[in-house]
Amino acid sequence: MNDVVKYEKIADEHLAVLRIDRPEASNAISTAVMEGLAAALEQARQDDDVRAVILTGTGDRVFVSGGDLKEFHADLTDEERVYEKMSQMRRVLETIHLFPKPVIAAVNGAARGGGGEVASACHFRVGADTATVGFIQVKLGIAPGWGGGVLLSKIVGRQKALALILRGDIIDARAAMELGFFDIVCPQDEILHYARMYAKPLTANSPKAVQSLLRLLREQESLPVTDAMERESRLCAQLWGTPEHDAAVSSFLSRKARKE
Ligand SMILES: CCCC(=O)SCCNC(=O)CCNC(=O)[C@H](O)C(C)(C)COP(=O)(O)OP(=O)(O)OC[C@H]1O[C@@H](n2cnc3c(N)ncnc32)[C@H](O)[C@@H]1OP(=O)(O)O
Repeated sequence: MNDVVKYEKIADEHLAVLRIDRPEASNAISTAVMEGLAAALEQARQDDDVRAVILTGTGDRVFVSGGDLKEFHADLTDEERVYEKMSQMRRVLETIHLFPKPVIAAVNGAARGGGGEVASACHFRVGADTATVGFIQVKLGIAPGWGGGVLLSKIVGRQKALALILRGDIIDARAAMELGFFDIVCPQDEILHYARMYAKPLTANSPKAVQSLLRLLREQESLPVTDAMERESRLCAQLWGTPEHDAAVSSFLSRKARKE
């Protein structure tokens, strides 16, 4: 972490809230933000008490405005340097996509360009009713550079991703919800509250079950269907002996006795 990425732990909710904090630059992703996000994610990964992460931006107008056009245009002059810089943020998105604990984007306002890519890397998206989303890279004559176009396609399907990425339209929260990009939409001034409520069942369930299911659901995308089904049986068998499963079954079986 650093000055531009804030880390707050909400201990009694088993949550870490990561906030991109550059309101003067519409929360644009600079090199410092990339470094801050990488460090904050590592801290959340290592803290066994943290069971889910919320990623948001400071303010009520912008989630993330994309790559920092001022920094990048001053610094990046040839293809290899651009590729290296894109790859630095692509690795952050890979970390989020592969993160062992659920990551929820609280999209508090506009997501533009790489901002849409950041949201696409998260496992869930809670959108403010005032939020807008635009994969506008094409309007600037470039492509999504952080791997987020690939991830968008997994969320909304190839055809809808194709339209968003090639047309570069800016859509409102309602359209983002209809596309399946937002999981829920809520009043802007309550976005963090709703993201925390969304996280509640994720953090209340057995961390071992949640984390292994997250991994299984991700890995099964690249497996033949019968192999993926077999992995599900194996995972269930592995979780069968856990104290959480014992406790849940004992509670169910003793419910009548408790009522009497
Ligand atoms: C490299 C990977 C691919 C990419 O992400 S390319 C970047 C694509 N993104 C964009 O083109 C977004 C451009 N920004 C916007 O559309 C709007 O600023 C946005 C996010 C809707 C917010 O609108 P408003 O709330 O009206 O704010 P505003 O336009 O007056 O901006 C406030 C200050 O933020 C700055 N800003 C906005 N987006 C930025 C960016 N991407 N990089 C660097 N600085 C950025 C903007 O220049 C302004 O600062 P200043 O007042 O000029 O000092």
